[in-house]
Amino acid sequence: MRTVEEHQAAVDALLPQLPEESVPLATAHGRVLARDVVAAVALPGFDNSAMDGYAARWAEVGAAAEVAVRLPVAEDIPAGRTDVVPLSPGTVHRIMTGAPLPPGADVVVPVELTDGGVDVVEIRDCPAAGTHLRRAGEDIAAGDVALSAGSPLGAAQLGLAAAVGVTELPVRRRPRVLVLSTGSELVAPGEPLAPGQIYESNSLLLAAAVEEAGGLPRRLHFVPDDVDQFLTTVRAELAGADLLITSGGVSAGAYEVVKDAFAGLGTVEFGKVAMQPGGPQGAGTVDGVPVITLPGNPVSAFVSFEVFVRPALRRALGYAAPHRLRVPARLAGPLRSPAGRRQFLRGYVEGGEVSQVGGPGSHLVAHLARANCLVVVPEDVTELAAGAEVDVVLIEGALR
Ligand SMILES: Nc1nc2c(c(=O)[nH]1)N[C@H]1C(S)=C(S)[C@@H](COP(=O)(O)OP(=O)(O)OC[C@H]3O[C@@H](n4cnc5c(N)ncnc54)[C@H](O)[C@@H]3O)O[C@H]1N2
Ligand code: MOO
Repeated sequence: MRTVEEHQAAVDALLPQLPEESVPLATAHGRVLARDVVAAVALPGFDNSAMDGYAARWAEVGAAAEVAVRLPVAEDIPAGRTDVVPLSPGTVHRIMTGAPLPPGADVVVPVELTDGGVDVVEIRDCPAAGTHLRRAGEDIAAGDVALSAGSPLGAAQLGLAAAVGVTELPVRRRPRVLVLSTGSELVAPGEPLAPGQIYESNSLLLAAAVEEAGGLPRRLHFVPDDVDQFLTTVRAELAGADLLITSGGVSAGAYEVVKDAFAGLGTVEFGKVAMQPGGPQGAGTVDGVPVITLPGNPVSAFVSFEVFVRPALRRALGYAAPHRLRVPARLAGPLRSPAGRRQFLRGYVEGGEVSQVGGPGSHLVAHLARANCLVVVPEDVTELAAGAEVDVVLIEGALR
C-alpha cells in the first residue's frame, strides 16, 4: 500500500510545468504569474498630495494652530496638472488629492481647516510638518519586483500590475483536463430514475474542482461499465489533453471498467493508498497523456482530487503555494479513525474549533457540501478526545 506522500509524488511526476504564454491584463484574473514582474515606474511616481487643500511651507502656516493665518493662493493644482510650479515664499497653492506637490511645500492643510479661499485663504488650523504628503517611491521603487513568480493574480495584484504600467502578464497555459465518469447505474440529472439508478454527479464535482484549481475542464459524457465504450470515448478526446481524470471502476468488483480498460495499455498503475476516503487509486499515462483514476464514491473523488490532483495541477501552473491552507483547530467532539490510514474527515471550522460534519462514509455528499474543511487524522491516531488539536485543511467554502 502506498503512503499519501508516495502517491502525491507519483501524480506530481505525471504533470510537467505548463508552457508560458502572455495574456492581456484584462483576462489575467485567476491566473498565476510565471515570472517576476519588475516595476517600470515608482509608486507613487512623484511627491503628491494626500488631501484636497493647500500646499504650504509649514514655517509660514504652522502657527495657524494658535491663530489664523491669511496667505495669497498663487496656483491652482488639480490632479493631472503636468507643469510643476515651485511654491514662492509667502504663498500657498490650492491643491487636490493626487496632484503633484510643488517644490518648497512641506505640508498640505486640508480644505476643512480653512475658509476654502480661491485668491486668498484663511488657514485656521494646521497639522504637523510633513502631514498629508505622499512621497515618490514610498510604496515601490522603479526596478523593484512588483509581483513575484508563482503569485496568484487576484484583484489587488492586477491593480498593482496596471499601476506600474504593465499591459500583459506572463502566465502558464491552463491545462486542458478531460473528466470522464463511469458506471452503468448513472443517469443524467433531469432524466427519470429507474430502481438501482442514481444521478451522475462526479463529473460536475470534478469539473468544478478542475476549474477552481486553474484548469480548463471538459466533461465527457459518462459511460457504462463497458470497456469498449470507455476506450472509444477516451480515445476520441485524449489527443491534445494535458490530463484525463476518470471516476469509478477502480476497486475490487467484478466490473471495474477503468482498471480493465487500462490493463496492459499505457503505464497506469492501480493500487491502494493508505488513506480514507480515497483508498483505491491509479495513475500513469495512456498514449503519452497523464491519467489519474479516482474512486467513484463522490466524497472519495472529491478528497482524492484535493489531496492528489489539485496540488499537482497548481504546481504545473507554477503556483508558489500549491497546497491549501492548513491550520490547527480544537475538536468540538471526540472522534475515531482507522489505524494505518490517514483520514480526511469533513468538518466545519469556526473560531478555532472544528466540528465533524457527518460520518466517515464516502457516499455522504450532502454532508460534504456543508463542510468547510477536511480534518486530517494521522495514520497512527485511532482516537481523539474533544478539545484535542487537529490539523484542518480549508476547502473552498471556508474561503468565501
Ligand atoms: N471488495 C471491495 N469493495 C470495495 C473496496 C475494496 O477495497 N474492496 N473499496 C471501496 C472503496 S474504499 C471505494 S472508494 C469504492 C471505489 O469504487 P470504484 O472506484 O470502483 O467506484 P464505483 O464502484 O464505480 O462506485 C462507487 C460508488 O460511487 C457511486 N458513483 C460512482 N460514480 C459516480 C458518479 N459519477 N456520480 C455519482 N455517484 C457515483 C457508485 O454508484 C457507488 O455507489 O469501492 C469500495 N468497494
Ligand atoms: O477509500 Mo473509499 O475511497 O473509502 O471511500
